[in-house]
Amino acid sequence: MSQSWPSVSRAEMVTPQVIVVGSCMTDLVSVTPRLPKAGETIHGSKFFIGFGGKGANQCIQAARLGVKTSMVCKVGKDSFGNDYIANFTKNHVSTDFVGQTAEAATGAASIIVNAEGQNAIVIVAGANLLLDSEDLKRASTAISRANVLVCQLEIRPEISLEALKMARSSGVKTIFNPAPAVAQLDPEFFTHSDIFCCNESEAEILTAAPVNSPQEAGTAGALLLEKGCKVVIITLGGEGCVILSQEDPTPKHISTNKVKAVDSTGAGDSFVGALAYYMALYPHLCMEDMVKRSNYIASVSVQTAGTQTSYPHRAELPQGMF
Ligand SMILES: Nc1ncnc2c1ncn2[C@@H]1O[C@H](COP(=O)(O)OP(=O)(O)OP(=O)(O)O)[C@@H](O)[C@H]1O
Repeated sequence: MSQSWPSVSRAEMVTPQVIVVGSCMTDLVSVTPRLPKAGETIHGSKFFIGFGGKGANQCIQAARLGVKTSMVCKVGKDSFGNDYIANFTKNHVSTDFVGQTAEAATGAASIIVNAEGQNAIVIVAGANLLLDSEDLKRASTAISRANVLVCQLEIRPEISLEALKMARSSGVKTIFNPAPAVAQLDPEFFTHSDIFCCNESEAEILTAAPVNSPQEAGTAGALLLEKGCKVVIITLGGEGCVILSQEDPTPKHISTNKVKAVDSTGAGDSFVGALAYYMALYPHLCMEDMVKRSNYIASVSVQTAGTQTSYPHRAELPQGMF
């Protein structure tokens, strides 16, 4: 297999505090008055290319808040892959474990956003699906020394699970974001995540219970606790989120500030990235406090168009957040 790795000396490698094993996607975004129906062609008002992929989004949000981060991922040996590596560098994310392959194209996501900020997305994972156990082995020392490891489901699920197990065996805190959701999730994901963080539709798919309100999120969250999760967070868009845990199984609705949403694409990733930041650098905070602050940061992200372009930097946030 043709692939290459950046050559870095030991001295150049800085131990990351947050390490994300996950996806990189080039976002091809069309802005339209409404989402098209099946078989329909409509005119959009704007097109732009952006950086996305749940893993990279989460990593970049964490980095912008000021924590040392590293991404374990694979991109294509193509212009989108080269641009993505430059994007990580620009955002101070370590690329020590970003591989490039000629066997597949950099992952791509075609995104349609309507006037209300709702979206519809098609993903072609490409190089993301070639991230393998060897890549994890290469990053194993960094993983074992990190404070927090974050995984999602835009790479092969068995690789995410292997990363969670590697982190857990070294006492590293794990956040698992089961997105995009699959109904038949390997049950080990529930037991190997310190924090299991999903949105409403993912919670519905995983529990087969409806999630249309904070109360229903609490009910679905209880089903996720039964499956072995330690702490469950279900995000609810403008309603904030619901948290519950084995220690405190009474669901708590943590509402967020009311804002005018312009584009909610990637809000969930902003939330997860912020949570990773707080877990890595503010472990003394209680989960409720971390979640309140993560809600706030994600609510800032929905007020600007784009995915990573909407993620706030530390300097743009109230100092009380830190
Ligand atoms: N309209 C909004 N107003 C305020 N905060 C919001 C809004 N939408 C999202 N958020 C914040 O972002 C978090 C995640 O949102 P949401 O539940 O929509 O994630 P998601 O569905 O995974 O998003 P995406 O798939 O677009 O990344 C919420 O918990 C909340 O903190």
